[in-house]
Amino acid sequence: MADFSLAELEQIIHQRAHSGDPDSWTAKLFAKGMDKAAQKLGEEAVETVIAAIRGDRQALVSESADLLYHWLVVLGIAGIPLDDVLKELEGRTGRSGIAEKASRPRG
Ligand SMILES: N=c1c2ncn([C@@H]3O[C@H](COP(=O)(O)OP(=O)(O)OP(=O)(O)O)[C@@H](O)[C@H]3O)c2ncn1[C@@H]1O[C@H](COP(=O)(O)O)[C@@H](O)[C@H]1O
Repeated sequence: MADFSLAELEQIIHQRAHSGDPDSWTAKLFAKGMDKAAQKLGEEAVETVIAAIRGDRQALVSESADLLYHWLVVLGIAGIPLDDVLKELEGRTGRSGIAEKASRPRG
């Protein structure tokens, strides 16, 4: 088990976001705003999909890390705490995905 959590990465991102450090990728993304950060998230998602389809285990691990980092940056720019997503997931536990989908309002 890794001695590192997404909550810790969220904290690091929060600290780096407005650090003004010219060498900080996080600060750069926050300065550029949601469009650029969301675009990077999309690129990392596609690279993750490609690694998965190719069956490239090492690339899948590496691209997944890029994906989670950029996902947390996007959440940070949107002002959504990681905890909100974890609570959403917690609320879904014990319920099958198919039953959850069937309960969604149509339209
Ligand atoms: N986990 C990450 C992390 N993952 C990826 N990246 C950066 O994301 C950027 C984009 O990655 P790409 O490979 O897509 O780079 P690219 O320039 O678009 O290259 P191409 O895909 O176009 O070839 C790179 O600069 C990566 O270094 C990250 N940058 C920062 N972190 C974490 O955030 C902390 C603070 O970082 P800074 O804000 O940069 O100080 C770090 O200590 C890490 O814990």
